[in-house]
Amino acid sequence: MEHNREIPTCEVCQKPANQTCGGCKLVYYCSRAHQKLGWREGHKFKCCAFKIQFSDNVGRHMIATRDIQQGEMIMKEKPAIMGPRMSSPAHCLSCGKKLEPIKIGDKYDFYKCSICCWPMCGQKCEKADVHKPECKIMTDMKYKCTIKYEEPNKSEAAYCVIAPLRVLLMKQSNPQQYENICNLESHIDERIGTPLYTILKANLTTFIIQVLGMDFDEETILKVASIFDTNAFDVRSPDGSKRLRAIYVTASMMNHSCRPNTRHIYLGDDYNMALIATVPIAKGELITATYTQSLWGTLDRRRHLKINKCFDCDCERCRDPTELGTNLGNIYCSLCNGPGSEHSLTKGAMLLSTNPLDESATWKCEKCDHFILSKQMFWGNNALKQDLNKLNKSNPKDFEEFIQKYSQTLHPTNHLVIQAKLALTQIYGNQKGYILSELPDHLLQRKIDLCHELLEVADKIEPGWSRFRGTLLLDLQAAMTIQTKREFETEKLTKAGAQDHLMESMVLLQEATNILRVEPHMREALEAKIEELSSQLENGENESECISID
Ligand SMILES: C[S@@+](CC[C@H](N)C(=O)[O-])C[C@H]1O[C@@H](n2cnc3c(N)ncnc32)[C@H](O)[C@@H]1O
Repeated sequence: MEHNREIPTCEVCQKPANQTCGGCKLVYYCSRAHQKLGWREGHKFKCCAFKIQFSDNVGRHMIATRDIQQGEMIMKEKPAIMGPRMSSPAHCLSCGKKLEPIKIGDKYDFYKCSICCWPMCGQKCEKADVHKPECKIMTDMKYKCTIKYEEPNKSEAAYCVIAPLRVLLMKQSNPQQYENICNLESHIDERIGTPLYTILKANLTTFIIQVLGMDFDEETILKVASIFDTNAFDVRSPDGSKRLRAIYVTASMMNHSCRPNTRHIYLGDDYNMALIATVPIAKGELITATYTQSLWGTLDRRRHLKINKCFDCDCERCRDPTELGTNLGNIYCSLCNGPGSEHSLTKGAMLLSTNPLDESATWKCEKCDHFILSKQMFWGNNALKQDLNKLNKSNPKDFEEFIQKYSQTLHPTNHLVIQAKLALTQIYGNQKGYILSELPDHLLQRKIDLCHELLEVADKIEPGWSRFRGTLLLDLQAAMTIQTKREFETEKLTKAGAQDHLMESMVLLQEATNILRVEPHMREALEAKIEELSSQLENGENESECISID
């Protein structure tokens, strides 16, 4: 019998070929010479930009197989599985939307799936494919969800069963994807004795084995939960109303850095992930994401990574007591900056960790012998964090007072001060009572100064085309444009001066557009802003009497 087997052909000369491109492994060549020719002739722009490698200390990781340009989309991937977070206020099991109660009879409750009683958005979501398999097995086993509305934002632990259940159901419905997920890192051995996994052992495994009668052992069930904890991305819709956890099998090969070289965005209702290079990435370099909050200090980031991702980060930023010159974790030495120190040479001296990779290391003054123990640093940090979290997010006075109150203790770029400053940039220009066109001049200037300060920090910890930089640039240019208009109208600026300022705003807006145009729903709004500012610039050039900047 004759077999029809396709023989691969060389990309360059179409003759039979048996060598593949080392990068993407998708394209064949007959010889090394043709591989080089094919690369020069254009494959370098199409070849998959990364490969997965393994090392003993960091496991699998993503490496660039060619130079990647700033802003380039490195890959796009569909989620392998999505589900609610472990414990969260009532969310729709299908679309992830946060649910509000509705009036049913004389009581308030959530809309529920008419079959299994889980809170959902409505009929469309209750019939969605994503919900059908779990709905069926729960109904077959006569299980009905008991969540009911009691108080706003009440966290429901029952959600912890859904994401693992969806993976376990895939063993039958999509065995290949089930295998792919099960091959991801879990850290189950490190997690198994923790309080969370002790609770999961009792709740999740009982639910799967006894309530649903599924044929899985405890270890597999907990391993699946653990794979979620190690690999899941926190997915949000652009307006923040929907929130889910999702596993992207290939993207989860990306290792962490506290100074990452990518950011990711979620596209459409299916939450396909696009991975974007924020800086140029050279062939051979690691492709990294951040698993934590860039604006946290090293103590908080490393602790978060240890507890949630089970590793000790020793990246360049974590190793540096000044966190790449940002001083995000640092506080002032109370002796060098105490009363009477105004003119002393040691004014401004800070306490730095004597070993940032050891959270129990002491913090010592860079100028004198004063030091504090790590636990004092933790206590202080936690107390101030609590203070900060209690502040009213729409009242700038609270944040200004916080910054003022701790100005003798915290460095102006200490992470707590920076978080307060970020909150202020979001209030000034956006919140009711503080919209940009109504901001008094001094607050407009304050907003501009805060944006500059934050941009300096952003450049060091999230360099390049990060979302953080993009949104700050957008805020800054809007404030600068209004300021120019006011200064021109009050004759503080000549027409030529105003034109120069508007040009500066335009440069910022264009960079913000380059960064943010890939974000869902941003492109059109950004292009409209550019058009508006361009016409203001043109008006300035063409009309002798005034510059219109409305
Ligand atoms: C999402 S997975 C990344 C892929 C993983 N390296 C693997 O082999 O499957 C997350 C895990 O990778 C490891 N990891 C990621 N970034 C790391 C880093 N910067 N240093 C050490 N380990 C890291 C940790 O074990 C972490 O829990």
